[in-house]
Amino acid sequence: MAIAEFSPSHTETRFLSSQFSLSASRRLYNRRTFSSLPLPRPQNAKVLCSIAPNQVQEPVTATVNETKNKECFGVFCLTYDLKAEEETKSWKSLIKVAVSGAAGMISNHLLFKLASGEVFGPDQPIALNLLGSERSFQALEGVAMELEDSLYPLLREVSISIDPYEVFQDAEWALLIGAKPRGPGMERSALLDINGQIFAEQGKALNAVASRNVKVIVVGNPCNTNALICLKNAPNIPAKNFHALTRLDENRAKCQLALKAGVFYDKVSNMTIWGNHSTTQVPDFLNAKINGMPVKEVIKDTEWLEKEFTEKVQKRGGALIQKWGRSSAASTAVSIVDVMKSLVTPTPKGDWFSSGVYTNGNPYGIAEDIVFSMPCRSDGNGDYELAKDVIIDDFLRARIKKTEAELLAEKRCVAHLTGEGNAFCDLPEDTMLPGEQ
Ligand SMILES: NC(=O)C1=CN([C@@H]2O[C@H](COP(=O)(O)OP(=O)(O)OC[C@H]3O[C@@H](n4cnc5c(N)ncnc54)[C@H](OP(=O)(O)O)[C@@H]3O)[C@@H](O)[C@H]2O)C=CC1
Ligand SMILES: O=C([O-])CC(=O)C(=O)O
Repeated sequence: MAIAEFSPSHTETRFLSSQFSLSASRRLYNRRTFSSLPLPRPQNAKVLCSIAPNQVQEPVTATVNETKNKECFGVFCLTYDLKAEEETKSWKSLIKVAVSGAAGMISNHLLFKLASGEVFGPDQPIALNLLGSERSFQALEGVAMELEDSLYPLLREVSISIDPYEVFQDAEWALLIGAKPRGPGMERSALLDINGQIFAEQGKALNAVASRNVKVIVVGNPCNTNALICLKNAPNIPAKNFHALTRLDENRAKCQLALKAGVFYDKVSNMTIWGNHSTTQVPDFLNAKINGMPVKEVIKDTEWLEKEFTEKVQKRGGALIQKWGRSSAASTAVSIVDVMKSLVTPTPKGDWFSSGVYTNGNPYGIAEDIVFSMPCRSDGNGDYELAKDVIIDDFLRARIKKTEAELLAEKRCVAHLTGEGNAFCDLPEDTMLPGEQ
């Protein structure tokens, strides 16, 4: 029976909402892909809502791929004949995106943006492979249920698992968000160690099973050093493919400059965040522009730029926590989307974006072999080059040195996780995440 003919009777209304979500999502899907195909009957479809077979007519067009049942979720276990899709060539082949900490606050915003096509566009189907833990598994099921109920036509597969080797299998993007938050009284060295172990394990898993060209965005804090640990444990994946998220800091800096200059924030460009995603990060007002002009020519208040602006950006995460009672989640998800988009679309001419990337032959004299936020440009193929047309004065150099020293100290703390011998932890006293104050 074709989907279009599905019309439950009044006595079946109780099942309408749940069953409707199943059929309606496929209806959207069908319109764009194989509207004229003969529709196969379902065979033991593993769906979230169980419906007695004698109470409704079989409405779905799918079969179940038995081998996928262990990993896939609910409606996403259904397999469709995509031949027509291939023939029309109107769809691209599926992109697999793996997300850790998928039951957390950031993911709760991010997954829905990804599924809606915000990053890869309206003709790009995606699969979401979600990583949780025993602690979060039920919540993860809830997240997957909400994804089902959202009827996203681009979302073709959702799987949930607590095994990174399963979740990262063939992943082309890995968004590593899950990390233990720093609790009261916890030493930063302890945080580096606990979270470092998570990222060492995930690096190994990526190395073993992910696409050889997987792009990895590390969000879980301390994200720069977690990214370093991750890439060191994934020697078969280019180190250049690993990013630590500093785009949120860039966005925060643009917002503050726009506010001070009284312009809309899209007028602010060339905004670099240098260094660590911590309170030593350096929002670079020397190279940033407003309406194409150097910031210092638009905002003539140097003291404000050096002190108030810089500190505001460095501590924005903490200010937000004080108001909201938890760390930035929605704006972090937005910034993850932003950095992904920046990697898959050409950077506007003359502009750049910030990302924490591996220092390996950088033109700025920054120590090698750490993950340091720098200005990047992409031609839209997922890769990037460092911007060369930047100037560095004494003020900026001194600030960059401070954040560099912090990252080198963090690196010494995790030597046992990067395969570089014994750890020695001598972190500067004031080392803090943006959310800590
Ligand atoms: N780089 C950036 O700009 C920003 C980074 N962050 C960082 O992103 C991370 C996630 O933030 P958010 O989603 O709000 O956090 P949540 O607390 O909502 O979720 C974090 C997830 O981490 C996982 N996790 C892994 N190990 C542990 C552990 N030992 N104890 C508790 N939870 C653990 C949990 O999932 P599970 O049980 O499934 O593993 C949990 O769902 C944090 O590290 C935060 O500091 C936040 C804002 C900005
Ligand atoms: O410290 C945190 O967890 C929050 C954070 O990174 C930020 O808001 O930039």
